[in-house]
Amino acid sequence: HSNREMWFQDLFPPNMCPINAKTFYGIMFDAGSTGTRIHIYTFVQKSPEILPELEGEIFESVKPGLSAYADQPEKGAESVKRLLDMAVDAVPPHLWKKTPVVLKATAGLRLLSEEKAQALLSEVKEVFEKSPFLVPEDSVSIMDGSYEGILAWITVNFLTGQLSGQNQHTTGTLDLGGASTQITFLPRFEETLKESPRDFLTSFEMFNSTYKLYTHSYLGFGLKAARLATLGALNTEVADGQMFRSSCLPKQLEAEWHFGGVKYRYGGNKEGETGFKPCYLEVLKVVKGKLHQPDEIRGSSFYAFSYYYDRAADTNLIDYEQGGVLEVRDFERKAKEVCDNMERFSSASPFLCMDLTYITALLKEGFGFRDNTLLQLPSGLQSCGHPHRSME
Ligand SMILES: Nc1nc2c(ncn2[C@@H]2O[C@H](COP(=O)(O)OP(=O)(O)O)[C@@H](O)[C@H]2O)c(=O)[nH]1
Ligand SMILES: [Ca+2]
Repeated sequence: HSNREMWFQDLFPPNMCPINAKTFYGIMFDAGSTGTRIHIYTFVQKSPEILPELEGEIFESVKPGLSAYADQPEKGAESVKRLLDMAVDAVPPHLWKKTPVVLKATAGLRLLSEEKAQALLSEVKEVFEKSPFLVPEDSVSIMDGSYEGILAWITVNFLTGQLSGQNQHTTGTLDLGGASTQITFLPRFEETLKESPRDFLTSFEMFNSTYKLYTHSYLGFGLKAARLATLGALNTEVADGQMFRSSCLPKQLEAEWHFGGVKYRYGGNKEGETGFKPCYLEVLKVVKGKLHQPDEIRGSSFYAFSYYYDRAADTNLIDYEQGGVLEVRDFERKAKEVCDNMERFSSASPFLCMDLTYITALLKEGFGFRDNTLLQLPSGLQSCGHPHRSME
């Protein structure tokens, strides 16, 4: 063995090709309410005393999310298995047993009943057990909402280099998912810490600094869940054939929609009003007085991604690839344009007016942002699907 190393070393000076560099892998699933994503990370540790570096990532996603299989848990697990089979091809066999596989589910499963969520999670765990990978004890679980907000905040502030060095200036994050929405920021004023609900404040250690963050995940306030809430269909027993109507939808629309394993029939207001004004009143019922409004953020610039990004890109408020910066009022202006000219937007999703109006109400009446508050929509955080229109 050693003479092989010697031979190898003659070809490359030791520092150029560290023989003892260790390559290892990690498999992470993000089980979101609208889709399941796999990230297969490759790490290289050049020598035992330095931190491993991320060298590569394979990413793939499937729709719908696990919660769509609420009544067929084994089929839900099957969608995870199809993704996991990719990892079998990507990771060298001799490393399989040392490659941990983890799945964290978010609000899609939080909205399901305990037993349906558990049934899905245990089917997924079985798929993991049958795979050649290392399955840690708590490898399949529902992620706590606070953790979800903090992870996004760390990710964005780390990627934008705001966590290194002394400049402790950080930027708040807004994540609009399908079933929940998160708001996270580092309070600057003592007043905020005093007037915020206890469970909105979480402190943690990182890079030998202590961060006391304000974070909350509002369950049922994700974009898709908010559609149901606006229609009056969230958390209600849906009578068979029941029609849900809204002035946010095209007048002539009659359609049906499946979310969380339930079928909903919905349509426009044939007789009643249609357009931004009546629509805004409807979505206000969903957000008015329901969210905590920390005073210090009214004018602060935040990062916004997931559906904030998707809808801004879909309506050319920002460039799909480059991302961009916009003001809260830009969403309102676009919502008015779409809602008051629905026939012009017939090729888009029938929910476009409702989605943009909800985003406007969520930002202004929900969180209390001003019209001229700046939102940064960073590229790279856009919808993690392929560069397709995410207009479903
Ligand atoms: N860029 C990016 N977009 C994502 C990612 N995860 C989810 N999204 C987008 O966020 C939106 C819905 O979020 P999802 O995670 O399914 O809902 P949640 O379970 O309520 O967080 C969809 O437009 C997704 O494409 C991600 O890792 N990166
Ligand atoms: Ca998510």
